[in-house]
Amino acid sequence: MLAIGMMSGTSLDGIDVALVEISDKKEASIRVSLLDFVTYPYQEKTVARIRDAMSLKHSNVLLICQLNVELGKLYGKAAKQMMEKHDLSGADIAYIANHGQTIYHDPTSEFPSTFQIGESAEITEITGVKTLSNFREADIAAGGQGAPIVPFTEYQLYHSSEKDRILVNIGGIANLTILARDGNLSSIIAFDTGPGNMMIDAAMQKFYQKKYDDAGKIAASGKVNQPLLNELMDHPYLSQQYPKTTGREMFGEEMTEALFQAYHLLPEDWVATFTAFTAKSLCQAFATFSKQHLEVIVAGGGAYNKTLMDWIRLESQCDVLTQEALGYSSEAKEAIAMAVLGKYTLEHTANNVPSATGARHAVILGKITDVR
Ligand SMILES: Nc1ncnc2c1ncn2[C@@H]1O[C@H](COP(=O)(O)OP(=O)(O)OP(=O)(O)O)[C@@H](O)[C@H]1O
Ligand SMILES: CC(=O)N[C@H]1[C@@H]2OC[C@@H](O2)[C@@H](O)[C@@H]1O[C@H](C)C(=O)O
Repeated sequence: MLAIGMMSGTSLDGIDVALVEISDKKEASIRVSLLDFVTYPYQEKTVARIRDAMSLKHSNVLLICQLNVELGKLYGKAAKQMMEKHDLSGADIAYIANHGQTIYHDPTSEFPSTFQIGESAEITEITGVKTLSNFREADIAAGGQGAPIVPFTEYQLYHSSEKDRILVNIGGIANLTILARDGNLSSIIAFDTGPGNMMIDAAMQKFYQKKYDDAGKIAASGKVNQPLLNELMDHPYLSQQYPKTTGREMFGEEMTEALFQAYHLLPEDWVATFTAFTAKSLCQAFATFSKQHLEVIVAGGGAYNKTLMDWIRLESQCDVLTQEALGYSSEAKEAIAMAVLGKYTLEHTANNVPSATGARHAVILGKITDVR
């Protein structure tokens, strides 16, 4: 069957849309092939509204109320464009699985919560396709952090009985999933390691008015500021035990702005130091894991940052591949994962990983907005 998976992550770059063919019977292992992938960038004004909605200082309930519908319409249009590109109608697509935009992630407070917006009813109205959404709430209700949710799909698609695999995603935030070759779904270790591109992008925006450090060229031209890197590596999040997940609330504008006030560095040195922080915090998270039989596979936009990848190789002393080396796509991975999660939701099959999220038990993630 054909399905569409959509991801709009913490980097706020846009809407990733994957058109996939997915095995339609319950089988021992799910098969999925990517037919097409497009990123529809958010316009500047949309990014500004999402940033405001996320900010405890600037957010307000009217903004969130409207943005939920505004994003729902954008997601609907993005899916529809993909369908039109392939001459597909609503009846040709089994379902759309949409992550939505995380507006706030607060998994450890008195009322653990996480909030993804982008109204599903709008998506279904525009496309005529059943939409699956809200993939995090059931796990939160079961005492988990509601993240990470991708490890379930990584186990289905990447588990190997010959190699230990560490799957890394470097988006706005960086996360990893450890798939031991003798492990199973319930022994998965997965957590966010800290910032991915988020702080690098903030420095690029501030000093170069660019969205990101293309291929890591600026980082390569800068010098890592050791005192700042030491301070960053002392961040309490890094020494927390998993389950742990984080977001823009911790490593976003508030943190980078405070650093820009406190330190005076050359622009390229900011970019180099934040790049080193991402590499070092990521590698520290698996430093004690045995390197024999180990394969580290990186996905997310950060895989295209050559300097970051070089520094991860240097710091970890591991074989570090990208999804492309396995014949997959670094940028499409999370959107494909949404489609895979959606398949299990439709089949009423539990699809969280309690060992990763901290949930008390397995649950079926997601809600369904159906067509007539
Ligand atoms: N050519 C490139 N060179 C360097 N960095 C790049 C390049 N292309 C993309 N990136 C980085 O990747 C980011 C987007 O990554 P991605 O789409 O994986 O993030 P996301 O899905 O929004 O985040 P998350 O996975 O944390 O939710 C950009 O913001 C940019 O920093
Ligand atoms: C709450 C939230 O949106 N978390 C995202 C974010 O982006 C990366 C990292 O932080 C990860 O925990 C998660 O996304 C992926 C898709 C996940 O849940 O597996």
